[in-house]
Amino acid sequence: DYYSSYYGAKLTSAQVDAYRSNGTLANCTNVVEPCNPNEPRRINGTCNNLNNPTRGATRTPYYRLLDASFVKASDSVFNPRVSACTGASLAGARDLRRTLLVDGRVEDDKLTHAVTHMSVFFATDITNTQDTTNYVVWRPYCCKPEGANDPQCAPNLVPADDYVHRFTNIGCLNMTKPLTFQTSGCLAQTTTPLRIVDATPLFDLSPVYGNVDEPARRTKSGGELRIETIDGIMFPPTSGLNLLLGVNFIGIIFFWRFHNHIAKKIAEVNPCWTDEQIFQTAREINIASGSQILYYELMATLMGADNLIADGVLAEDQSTFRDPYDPTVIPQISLEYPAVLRWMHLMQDGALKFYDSKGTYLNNSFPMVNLTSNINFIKRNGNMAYITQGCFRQPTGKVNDAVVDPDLLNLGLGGLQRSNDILTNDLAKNRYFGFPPYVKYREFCSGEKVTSFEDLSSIMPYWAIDALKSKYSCFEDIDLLAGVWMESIIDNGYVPPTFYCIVKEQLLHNIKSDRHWYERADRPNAFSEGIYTKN
Ligand code: HEM
Repeated sequence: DYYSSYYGAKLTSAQVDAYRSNGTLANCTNVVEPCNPNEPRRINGTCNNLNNPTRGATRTPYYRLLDASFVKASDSVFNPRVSACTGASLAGARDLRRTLLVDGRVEDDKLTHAVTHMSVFFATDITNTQDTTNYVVWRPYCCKPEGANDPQCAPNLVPADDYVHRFTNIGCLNMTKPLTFQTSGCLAQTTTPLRIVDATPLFDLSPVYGNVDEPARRTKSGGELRIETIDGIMFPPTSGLNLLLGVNFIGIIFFWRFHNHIAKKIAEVNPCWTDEQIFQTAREINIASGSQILYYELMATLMGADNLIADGVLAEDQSTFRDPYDPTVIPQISLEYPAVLRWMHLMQDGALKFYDSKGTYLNNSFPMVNLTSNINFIKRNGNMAYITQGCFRQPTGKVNDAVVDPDLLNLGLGGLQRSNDILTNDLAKNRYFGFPPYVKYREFCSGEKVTSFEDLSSIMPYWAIDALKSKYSCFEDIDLLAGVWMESIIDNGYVPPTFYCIVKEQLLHNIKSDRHWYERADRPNAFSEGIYTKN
């Protein structure tokens, strides 16, 4: 059956024909096989919510925590906010970024690269790269004259006195606006732009299993995933598969191999099981392990286990099941969630350092940013083993100091674009998503109204407030991400308070909206109590 990907409703054959004849069938509809309440979690995410079968699939809408804020230049043109007090355009994204964050490498004294490796992996579970492909591949010309005629172009201008680019001839950084239901022809251009989720919006290890069914990932025997072996080391095969192996490679390789490890163990004790039975069970255990690592290890470290227990995200006692499922909560990602996750770019070290098994740094490293296009180097010369050591030995970049790795600020896409400032894009994109000002999110998170710049002194230092004041005419103008960048980190954790608040909302939303959530006893293929408590 065909469903509208935006509205989620089942379509009549006349409606399907109308989509087909205007060429939007693939973009604007989801095809859903009839749901069986007892079947396991589908790879394409459909039928998670039995009343709303498409929700949980790709090409479905984000939801907004707060209503959109755009300036309507005409019926169909939605521009970014302008200053609430002067009516002028806000300072350019690169100008703001270079004022608020500076280039440099400072190491953290507690967190290791495992944190950034796993975080980026779980980020790509719920987002994907279409918006980046748009300016790298489809519209590489936004800084050229032809870009002026393309309404999708939104390049970032570099100030003439830029600390880096005054020494280059680069005055413009290529970028495009987010792809939306409107740009895909699914909704009228007169409606408020809304981005499309291009991944399944639940934590289901989709970087490993795909966002749609891809039988080519499987061996078709013993429930295993295909692998290629190079010098005795197993890797996911990258040729012939629609597998986006990039900066998220550690997570993909880890969970890919873990799937096959689990499958082998299952086959040992269940010699009569079919390939399908073993595959589905191994996938189920792998996803549960991933969710456990994401919630109880990664997020517990970053956000503070006690904080998350108090907010109901983590169970205090995992010795029994819990059932947070609520079918009225729809499987969806908030538009704000991946936007504030980008704050973690502040924590990313640009050098991937190689260590031996004794912990000695081998004086060799690889630029992380080059992994956006090609990860072949990890397959050679035993590099994977050195990087695996680095995963738990190399410190991340320090946060809370406004210092960001120079590669992320100037070479974000490796060789794919001559210069790319990931954090400038982060800020610029947050304007094109139409987020209301930062102080509205402060009110949403704390329940208290912000009435001046000085009110922010309880969550950020004075130098940070001064930096914001130097670029924003009034406190109502501050962009969401600019405010989050400047906040001090919370007690018992490593993240700023507004990051905590928005990420916590999403973590709660996912456990409530996911019928297949692993902590539930009452779901298809639920774990037995014995297996569950062994986690
Ligand atoms: C060196 C490592 C990294 C590189 C090279 C990198 C690169 C990028 C690039 C090029 C973008 C797209 C920017 C744009 O909008 O034009 C992006 C977005 C993003 N990155 Fe990273 N990143 C890295 C590390 C991380 C880490 C550690 C996280 C942790 C959560 C992360 C989370 C995200 C998220 C959530 C987005 C937004 C995705 C979306 O909204 O579709 N990244 N990154």
